[in-house]
Amino acid sequence: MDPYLPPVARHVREREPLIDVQNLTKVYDLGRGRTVQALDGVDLHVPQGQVFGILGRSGAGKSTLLRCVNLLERPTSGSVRVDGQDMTALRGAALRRARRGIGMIHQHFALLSSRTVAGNVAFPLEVMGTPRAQRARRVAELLDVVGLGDRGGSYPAQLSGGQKQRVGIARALAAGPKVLLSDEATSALDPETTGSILDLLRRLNRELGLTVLLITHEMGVIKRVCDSAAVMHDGRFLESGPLPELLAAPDSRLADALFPLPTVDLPGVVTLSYAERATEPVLSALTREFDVDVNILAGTVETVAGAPYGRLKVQLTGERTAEALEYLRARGLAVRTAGDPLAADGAEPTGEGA
Ligand SMILES: Nc1ncnc2c1ncn2[C@@H]1O[C@H](COP(=O)(O)OP(=O)(O)OP(=O)(O)O)[C@@H](O)[C@H]1O
Repeated sequence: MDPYLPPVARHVREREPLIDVQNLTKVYDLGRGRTVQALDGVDLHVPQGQVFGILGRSGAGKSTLLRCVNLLERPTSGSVRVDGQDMTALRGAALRRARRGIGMIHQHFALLSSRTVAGNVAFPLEVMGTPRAQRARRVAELLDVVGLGDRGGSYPAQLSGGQKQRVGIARALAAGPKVLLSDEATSALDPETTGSILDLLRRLNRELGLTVLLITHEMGVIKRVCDSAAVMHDGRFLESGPLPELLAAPDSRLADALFPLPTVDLPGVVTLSYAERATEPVLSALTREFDVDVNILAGTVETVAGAPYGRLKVQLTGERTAEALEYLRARGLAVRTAGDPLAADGAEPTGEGA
């Protein structure tokens, strides 16, 4: 950043999201007059240093969106800015240069089987014309970062899936990007390996200030690493924002997807969501102060984005139930009663759990 910018301009620049996508559409032409609208007015704002997850079922448009961010796919309309640069305005060499600031990892790793691990990581540096000695130093450094310091001479076929993805990550980081795009990077891995790759991404995010935009159909990925998330369906975001805010909304589809509770067909059933708050004293207060009986039907408590989050389905009975619900709302709990609108069109926006 230019240190001589006046303070106001500097402030404005710092506030601009690192990835700023506005009103993006993508229509694929299938020929014979047939088209598919893969993106339908997507707004995506990812602040620097965040891990942002996009959750959606197959066909929701996740890959198309990711590929529009680095212009592997050219959007039909709308704007894509990455690190202040209008990506859609770039072509040829200028676009290739801008892409160096955006690393990408893939579900099936996309490694070159004829090259060693070190050769794979060195590949983007060769393309950039990095001198040999500098290249060797950088490759060694990157392999250390991903925990493969001793595997530089191995070939991809000799590695486990998790190790291959670590090579993919090292290669994606070779040019020193500010942004890492992750295209279902853990979908082909078992749960334990998935966890270790997600932890690595989190560490890179924290230690290098790397901004990560990932797409997934796995709930566990969102819970484990994301600061913010969006739920995508039919080329649109149904909801997006910081995870704690999304989960705190009484009608959050993300909360329904991440913490599903069984349907219970009883009178007086209420769904309560809370963050960083123990429910026990709150629920016992309902009985004490409002003479309301509380019957816990189902519930879950987990850590999300490093903070405790819980959801309960309870049955409340008593004359003063309405007052009791107000009491809960006043204490910051999200309260959804059976009469509240749920997912408006009944769409199940997300895929299978992790
Ligand atoms: N190159 C293409 N040509 C034509 N249609 C495409 C193309 N790529 C994607 N589509 C269509 O666009 C829609 C969105 O696809 P996309 O791959 O972006 O979804 P996705 O959420 O990433 O799904 P998946 O997880 O299965 O990859 C789908 O209907 C798909 O068939």
